[in-house]
Amino acid sequence: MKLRDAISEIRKPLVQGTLEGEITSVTADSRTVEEGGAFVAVRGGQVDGRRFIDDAVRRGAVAVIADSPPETGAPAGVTWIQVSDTRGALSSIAAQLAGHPSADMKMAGVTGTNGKTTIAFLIHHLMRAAWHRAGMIGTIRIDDGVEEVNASCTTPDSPGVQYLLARMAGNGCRGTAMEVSSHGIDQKRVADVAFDALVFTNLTQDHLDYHGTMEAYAEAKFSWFEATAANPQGKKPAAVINVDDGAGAELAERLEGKMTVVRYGFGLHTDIRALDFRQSPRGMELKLELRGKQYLVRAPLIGRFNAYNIMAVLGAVKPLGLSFRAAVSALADAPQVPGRMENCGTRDGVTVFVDYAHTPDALENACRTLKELEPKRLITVFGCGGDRDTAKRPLMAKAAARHSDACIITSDNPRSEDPEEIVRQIEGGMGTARYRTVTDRAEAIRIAVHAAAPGDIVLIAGKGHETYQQFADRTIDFDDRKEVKRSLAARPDPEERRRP
Ligand SMILES: CC(=O)N[C@H]1[C@@H](OP(=O)(O)OP(=O)(O)OC[C@H]2O[C@@H](n3ccc(=O)[nH]c3=O)[C@H](O)[C@@H]2O)O[C@H](CO)[C@@H](O)[C@@H]1O[C@H](C)C(=O)N[C@@H](C)C(=O)N[C@H](CCC(=O)O)C(=O)O
Ligand SMILES: Nc1ncnc2c1ncn2[C@@H]1O[C@H](COP(=O)(O)OP(=O)(O)OP(=O)(O)O)[C@@H](O)[C@H]1O
Ligand SMILES: N[C@H](CCC[C@H](N)C(=O)O)C(=O)O
Ligand SMILES: [Mg+2]
Repeated sequence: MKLRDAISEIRKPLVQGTLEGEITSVTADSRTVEEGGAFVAVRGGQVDGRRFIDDAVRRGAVAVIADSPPETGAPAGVTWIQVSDTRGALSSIAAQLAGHPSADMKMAGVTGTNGKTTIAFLIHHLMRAAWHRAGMIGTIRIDDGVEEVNASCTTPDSPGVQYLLARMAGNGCRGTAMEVSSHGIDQKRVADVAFDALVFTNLTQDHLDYHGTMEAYAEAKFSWFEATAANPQGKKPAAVINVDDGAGAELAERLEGKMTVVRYGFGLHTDIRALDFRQSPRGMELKLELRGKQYLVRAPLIGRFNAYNIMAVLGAVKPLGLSFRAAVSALADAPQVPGRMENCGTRDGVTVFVDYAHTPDALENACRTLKELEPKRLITVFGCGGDRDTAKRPLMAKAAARHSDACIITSDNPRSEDPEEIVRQIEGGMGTARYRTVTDRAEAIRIAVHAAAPGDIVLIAGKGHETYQQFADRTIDFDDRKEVKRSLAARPDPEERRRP
């Protein structure tokens, strides 16, 4: 594509050099520059991307986009484009190169502290049931309509998103369900994706390491909706919002009159309202009211929070052009979302669940949900990730302590931090609760599963679907679900345990 066309949607670029040349790709990572590509120098949180301009040019970049002029003139043969917003320019060029693939697909985006993966999986399931082919981008995996691959982040960078959407459109996907993280919004990874349904699940504590305050975290989430209301990119999008959540209620109010708002929750003043919720170990029954009509939804998911997730999914159905009745019936055979309240087996009257709860609110919800199944005791094994929000550590402890009969504090992904120190910070929130610390996660799981008695439930929280554990110096293969199965299988025979 001509460079002139690639930058045509960028406001007031200052150009040194020709715009008549062609570019074939765009990236903000010098290590992935291709011959004939454009390099956008982003000032990141760690390093200033302008440091890599020479490297990018050596690798064949023919255009450089930066927020400052070249220090000593543009490199020979390279067009230098100065813009005020580099991440915005990256997104815009990527979308132009990809041919704005989201324009011709039904796009669902999901943001919020918890529930994004679950909702994206469920919407993807409904889209596939209706259209056969649909895409998904999220924490666990990416589905381009033909092939599924493991994901390495929740929301890829803008060239990644646009490239994936183009591949999905090329594969015949009529729609895509994607998770939109607060980092993704803040870094404009989805700035040029035209959404039809924008879901807001909830806002509770997480990521304060990145956003600083809850207010800034909320504003990051809100800005995606406000930007869409101001520029709907040729669509008539709807915001689907949990108004039982304080931030959700505020967002719905702010958007009033600016875009279509679908409110959901258990309270009054909702468009989709839950009237009754029942659950068994196998799933839930949810009675809903929508435009004066009542519906009974059955789904193989447990937890009141999943009732919220189901309302979010059903709120997105109309803006996505799906049938409400077909959606209700497809939810009955919704897939198990990997590592989300995943029942990993029962032996000897002991049932073990693996759940990705890694925030105070999620851990509280997970524990409460399992308590509602009325076990003799709930034994919770959890830790907290390193290099992430440290303020949530004692709060996760409080949540686990309040709702469990016994806890084992262990490691999550310590990353560059000392696992023992993370455990100590968690202990700070345990109060007078019964707990022990076992830093080795496999050992912690084994001890919990073996200490449990018939009728007990064990919850292994925090890592869900993850198949690795990250330490400062290495990443090892690690899967909570496999560890649970191994520990269950090795559970001492009840007869043997009874012998003196
Ligand atoms: C905190 C965060 O979001 N960081 C992201 C951000 O990094 P940054 O702004 O600090 O970038 P930087 O490392 O300072 O580098 C600046 C620029 O120099 C470039 N560079 C760097 C080195 C080099 O040799 N050449 C080069 O060109 C980089 O590509 C970048 O464009 O921009 C980078 C490039 O796009 C991302 O890779 C990086 O994600 C890191 C890996 C990360 O861990 N992100 C996590 C926190 C994240 O985004 N998580 C959310 C999910 C959260 C949730 O759902 O709970 C997600 O959506 O995945
Ligand atoms: N609507 C909800 N409200 C509160 N907690 C929830 C909700 N949905 C799921 N959870 C809890 O949060 C955990 C993570 O859920 P899920 O993976 O769907 O969220 P996510 O927003 O994608 O998380 P992440 O940002 O880490 O990718 C679940 O394992 C469950 O414990
Ligand atoms: N998307 C989340 C995942 C956390 C998962 C947990 N296992 C951890 O490592 O903290 C994050 O990057 O903060
Ligand atoms: Mg997710």
